[in-house]
Amino acid sequence: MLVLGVTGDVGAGKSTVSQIWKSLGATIIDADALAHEAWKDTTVLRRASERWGTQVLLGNGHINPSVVASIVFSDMTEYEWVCDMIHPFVRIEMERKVASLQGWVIAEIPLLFENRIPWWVDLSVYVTAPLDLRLARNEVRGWNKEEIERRERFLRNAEEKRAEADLVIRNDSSIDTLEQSLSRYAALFKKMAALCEIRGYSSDELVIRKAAIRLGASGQVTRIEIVPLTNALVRGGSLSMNKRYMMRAYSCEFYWAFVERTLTEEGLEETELISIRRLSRSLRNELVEEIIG
Ligand SMILES: CC(C)(COP(=O)(O)OP(=O)(O)OC[C@H]1O[C@@H](n2cnc3c(N)ncnc32)[C@H](O)[C@@H]1O)[C@@H](O)C(=O)NCCC(=O)NCCS
Ligand SMILES: Nc1ncnc2c1ncn2[C@@H]1O[C@H](COP(=O)(O)OP(=O)(O)OP(=O)(O)O)[C@@H](O)[C@H]1O
Repeated sequence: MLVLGVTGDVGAGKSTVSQIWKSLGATIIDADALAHEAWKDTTVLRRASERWGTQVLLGNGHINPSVVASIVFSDMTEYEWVCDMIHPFVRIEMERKVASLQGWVIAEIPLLFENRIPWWVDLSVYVTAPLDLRLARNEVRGWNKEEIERRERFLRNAEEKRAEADLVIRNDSSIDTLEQSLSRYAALFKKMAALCEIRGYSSDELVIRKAAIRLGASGQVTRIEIVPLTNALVRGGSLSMNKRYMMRAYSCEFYWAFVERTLTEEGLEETELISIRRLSRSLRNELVEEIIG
C-alpha cells in the first residue's frame, strides 16, 4: 500500500492532479469533501447557527459555504473555532477510510503541512502554480485575488511547503503536459504500492537453496532470508516435530506470476504473497532501488 498526501496552493490544481491519478488507478480520499460531510451533522449546524446566526443556513437548512467562508477566512478566532470543530471529524473519517483501502491511495488534504501530517501518509505531494494562472483558472468559481489570498493567509508559505514536500508538481502548463508528467509518476507509485513479501516452504533444504538462487538472480526479489522452522504437531497427547524451511523475500506484486511459477518449478510445497500495509521510509526507498530501479 502507498498513501500519497496531496496538498498545494489554493486553486493550484490539487483536485485536478488527484483526478488524473484516479484515472490511472489510484483511489481518492478528499478532505474537502469530508469537511462538507461534517457540515451536514445537526450538532455542527446548531453550533454554527448559535454562533453566527441563521445567516449561515440556506433555506433548506443546509450550510451556506460562501457565508461561512466570508466569516472564517476574515477572522482568526472564527477560523480557529471552525477548524477545531471540523478537523477532528475529517481526521477520524480519513483514517477510517484509509484502514479499509489497499493499493495506491491519494489523500487530498489542503492543510497537510499546517496540521500534523497523519502517520498513515507515506509521501507528500505539493501542487503549485503561479498566482496569475490560479486567478485565471479559478475565475469561473467566482474567486478573485482577494479570495485566494484571504484563504492562503492561513496556510504556511509556499517556500516552506516546497522544501518539506517529497514531490513538487508545478502545474504551470496545459492539462496535457500535466497528464504526461503525472503518468510517469503513476507507473512508479503503482509499483511502490505493490511492494510485497513473498514466502515459500519446503522440507528439503536443497530445494529451497536452489529456488533462492534462481529468484535472487532474477532481480525481481530482494533481501532473501531462509529460516529453519520446527512444526509442532500435537496429536492424541503426544508431540511430533517436523523440520522445514521457509524462504522469505521482498518483491512487487507485479512479479508474482514469475515468482510463483519459479517456486513451483523448483518444487516448493507452498507459496504465499503477503501485501504490506506500511514500510519505514528508509526500507521503502531501499526496496524501490533494489527491485523497481
Ligand atoms: C469554510 C468552508 C465552508 C468554505 O467552503 P467552500 O465550498 O468555499 O470551499 P471548500 O471547502 O471546497 O475548499 C476549497 C479550498 O479552500 C481552501 N480551504 C478550505 N479550508 C481551508 C482552511 N481551513 N484554511 C485555508 N484554506 C482552506 C483550500 O484550498 C480548499 O481546497 C469550508 O472550506 C470549510 O468548512 N473549511 C473548514 C474545514 C477545513 O479546514 N477544510 C479543509 C480540509 S481539512
Ligand atoms: N493545467 C491546467 N490548465 C488549465 N486549467 C487547469 C489546470 N489545472 C487545473 N486547472 C483548472 O483550475 C481550476 C482549479 O483546479 P483544482 O480545482 O484542481 O484546484 P484545487 O487546488 O483543488 O482547488 P482548491 O484549493 O479549491 O481545492 C479548475 O477549474 C481546473 O480545471
